[in-house]
Amino acid sequence: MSDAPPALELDGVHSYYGESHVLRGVDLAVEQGENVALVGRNGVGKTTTLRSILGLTPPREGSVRLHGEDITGTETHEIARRGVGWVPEGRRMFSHLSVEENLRAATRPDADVAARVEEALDAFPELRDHRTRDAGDLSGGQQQMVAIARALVGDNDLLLVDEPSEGLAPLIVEEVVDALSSLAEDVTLLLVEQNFPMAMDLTDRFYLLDHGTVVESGDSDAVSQDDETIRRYLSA
Ligand SMILES: Nc1ncnc2c1ncn2[C@@H]1O[C@H](COP(=O)(O)OP(=O)(O)OP(=O)(O)O)[C@@H](O)[C@H]1O
Repeated sequence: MSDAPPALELDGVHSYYGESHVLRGVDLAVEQGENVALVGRNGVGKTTTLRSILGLTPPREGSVRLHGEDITGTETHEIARRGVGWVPEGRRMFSHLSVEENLRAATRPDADVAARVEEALDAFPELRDHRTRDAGDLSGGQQQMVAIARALVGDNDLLLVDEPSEGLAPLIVEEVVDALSSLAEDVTLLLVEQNFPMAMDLTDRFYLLDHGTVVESGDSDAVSQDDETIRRYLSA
């Protein structure tokens, strides 16, 4: 085991929207190379946790550290520059640009753009056949792959992925899971996901959030949806 600090560490994070106190002391850590799920029912603060890491909803209390360095209060573009990629909920992308143009637009200024795009297309062979099509014309699953490939092409080593299965048919979810699991071997992943079995399948460890705090955590392969605590916090 190395003594390297965690890739990501949240310590007592409190975040608000105006007066609304949403995160109430979130503590979590993701080691370098680890894949971690953040689960919990609707509205408990999963997306807000990702927004707090990215500086989009800066924490009012507590700290966020990236590879041991305090990034609390740092501008979002600077956090992105340090290798944190975001795959937002709803797969935001340029729907009137082609798949390839979407990927090119996500590369870093100093990158070998053509090489990065080819690498991303290698990771998602299905997209290769559609590289010149408008992203908005693709299926939901393919659009999710474009969204993930955009984070990958930016040469990020920590990916924050928000609800990749949302709104996708079960068969398509399987395709996205396959794509994410091969990707997960090479990057550090923090995955927000409502689909509990999928989240456990893709990750090493999980954190369960309720009302803005972590109420349970553990190994993903040692927990089932029937676990009493999981049921209590996941059922509506
Ligand atoms: N921009 C905003 N302004 C005010 N309140 C917000 C805003 N975004 C989210 N909230 C509220 O903050 C709380 C946490 O939302 P968040 O999106 O983090 O939850 P979540 O666990 O990701 O759930 P979901 O899966 O529904 O997105 C909810 O009560 C939500 O209504």
